[in-house]
Amino acid sequence: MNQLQAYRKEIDAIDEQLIHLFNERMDIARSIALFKLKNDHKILDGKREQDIIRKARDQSARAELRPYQESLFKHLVTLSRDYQKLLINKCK
Ligand SMILES: C=C(O[C@@H]1C=C(C(=O)O)C=C[C@H]1O)C(=O)O
Repeated sequence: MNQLQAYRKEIDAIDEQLIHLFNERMDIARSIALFKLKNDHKILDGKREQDIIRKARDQSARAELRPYQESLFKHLVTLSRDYQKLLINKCK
């Protein structure tokens, strides 16, 4: 195995963990969607999203990664909100 293949193997292992964690996060988002539907709450909680995005940005150990981390979490909360909307629309 050459060096490139070895690095890619490491990335593949990390991606597997990310996919697992993403699935877990989306499962919890689904539970939250059902709670919101039952309790007549809005899907979007802008303050909570801003807190998550700020925390993700500020917790970066390396300053150069902060904008990427911020972008990743912005995307993540948008995906989870979109998924919640889909589930709630299906239940209506
Ligand atoms: C999951 C929730 O729903 C939405 C999605 C969020 C997320 O993915 O973290 C956060 C806030 C909400 O806009 C929630 O209210 O906690």
